[in-house]
Amino acid sequence: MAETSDQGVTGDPHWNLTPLPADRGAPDLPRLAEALREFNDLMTGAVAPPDLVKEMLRQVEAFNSELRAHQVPERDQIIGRIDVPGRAQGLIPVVHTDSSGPDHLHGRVRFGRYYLGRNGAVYGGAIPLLFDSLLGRVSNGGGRLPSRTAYLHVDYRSITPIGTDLRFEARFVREEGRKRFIEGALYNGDTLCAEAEGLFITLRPGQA
Ligand SMILES: CCCCCCCCCCCCCCCC(=O)SCCNC(=O)CCNC(=O)[C@H](O)C(C)(C)COP(=O)(O)OP(=O)(O)OC[C@H]1O[C@@H](n2cnc3c(N)ncnc32)[C@H](O)[C@@H]1OP(=O)(O)O
Repeated sequence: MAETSDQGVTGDPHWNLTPLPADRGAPDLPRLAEALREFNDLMTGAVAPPDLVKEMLRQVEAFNSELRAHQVPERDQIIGRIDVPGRAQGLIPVVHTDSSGPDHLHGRVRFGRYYLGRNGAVYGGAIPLLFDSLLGRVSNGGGRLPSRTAYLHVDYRSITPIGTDLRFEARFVREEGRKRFIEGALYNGDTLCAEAEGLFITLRPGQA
């Protein structure tokens, strides 16, 4: 799997991706997603004056109105695709890959203010979201057939801070028939914040 920090994954035939159209705004979508992520962080942390809130509401409603006219079927959707830098989405924080191979993925991630639960800690529900994405990438990497999460077990070992570069590791542990066991861990420096084990099941031909 050829991969760089947030450039998107390419070169794995099992993703079976159609080429990205050049004329669909794709070059600017990753930057737009970055701006939206920053918007979410700033908005979460702000007490904005009423006039600013009113103006933001006006502009967002205007964008929504335009976007309603450009809705496409899932097969044509660009946002969230694995080959688009940062997936051009704002759900999961951008992951920076330091090392990847058929059986592992190591890198860094930072949760912004948007993910704040309380007292500087990341909301607990955001951590399985990250692990599902990381473990799913390992499961579906290395030329393996597509799989789907059957379970995801997460242990919270210590507070995961927002606004801090965290280190993650994910590794392929073993395979039993269609079952793949993948593990992951998230660290703040030397402190283990959370660890996860996931079971991924290889999809049968035709299984969507
Ligand atoms: C805008 C945002 C963009 C984001 C952009 C991110 C892009 C980044 C992409 C990276 C990649 C992400 C990857 C994420 C992947 C998902 O998140 S997938 C979505 C969440 N998962 C689901 O919806 C799965 C729902 N469940 C199912 O579809 C089916 O239950 C499954 C998992 C396919 C299994 O069903 P099945 O094929 O009929 O298989 P089945 O015979 O039941 O089980 C096979 C074996 O597994 C065992 N098994 C099955 N389930 C379990 C279980 N829960 N516990 C224990 N054993 C089990 C069975 O006992 C059986 O064992 P054996 O008898 O063979 O020993």
